[in-house]
Amino acid sequence: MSDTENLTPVITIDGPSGSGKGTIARLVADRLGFRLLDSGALYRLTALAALEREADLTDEATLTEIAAGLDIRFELRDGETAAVLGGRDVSRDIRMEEVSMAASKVAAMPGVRAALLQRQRDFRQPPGLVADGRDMGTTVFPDAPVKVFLTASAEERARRRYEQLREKGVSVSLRDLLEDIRARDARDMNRETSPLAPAEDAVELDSTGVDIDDVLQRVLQLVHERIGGD
Ligand SMILES: Nc1ncnc2c1ncn2[C@@H]1O[C@H](COP(=O)(O)OP(=O)(O)O)[C@@H](O)[C@H]1O
Ligand SMILES: Nc1ccn([C@H]2C[C@H](O)[C@@H](COP(=O)(O)OP(=O)(O)O)O2)c(=O)n1
Repeated sequence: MSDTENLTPVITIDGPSGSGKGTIARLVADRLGFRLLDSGALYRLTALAALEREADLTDEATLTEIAAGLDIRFELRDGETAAVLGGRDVSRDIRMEEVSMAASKVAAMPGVRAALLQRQRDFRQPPGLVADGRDMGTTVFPDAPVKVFLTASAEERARRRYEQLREKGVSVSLRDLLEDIRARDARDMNRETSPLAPAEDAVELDSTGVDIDDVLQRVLQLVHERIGGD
């Protein structure tokens, strides 16, 4: 790790699906003028590339090769970060439920995780980074000065996902979503490599019944205490 990297602050936000990581990470990054790493998008892009190639989702060697060779860029388009795979904007495709399920399978493979590690660390550039995912505070940026572990009950997370998909015009059943969330939680928490778990020095925030602005204020307060500034 270079000296610049050591001096560049990272705020990690880990937690289960629907806990609000992506929303809070974006707001914190905007407020501080920091870069943003949506690490889940990398697993989703690997899953999408694998599905499009009709690869065997249990074949770790092939999936590792796909992860290592991904041609991806994140671009700012109309104020939103677009995920670009092989020149194609796949921002919508990677949010599909089929890709979500495949991503959590692909993410359980140590080879895939190793292939994506350096790509994630490369996002650490001045003035700072906000990184959201499952293992940002434990494996990818263990020296981050601010680590948040965001949770919410499975029922509330399924409801949030339901509303989010409904707004996008996608029709799904709340029951199916709750089942999917539970299946994904179990897979993310029980895998051997970098399971979803709070880092020892993470601050746990339960966002059940807490609105987005209140969660944001708590995280900003933590940033203020740990690294100064806003
Ligand atoms: N504290 C909160 N209260 C209510 N809704 C929230 C809260 N945090 C996030 N949401 C909403 O829940 C949905 C999922 O949030 P998101 O940031 O995508 O979660 P994650 O990245 O953890 O999967 C979004 O529609 C978001 O607006
Ligand atoms: N750092 C990360 C980020 C995501 N993952 C896995 C876990 C999830 O099943 C998928 C997709 O993650 P993503 O954060 O986009 O998913 P949610 O928005 O929380 O539903 O990737 C991971 O294993 N490690």
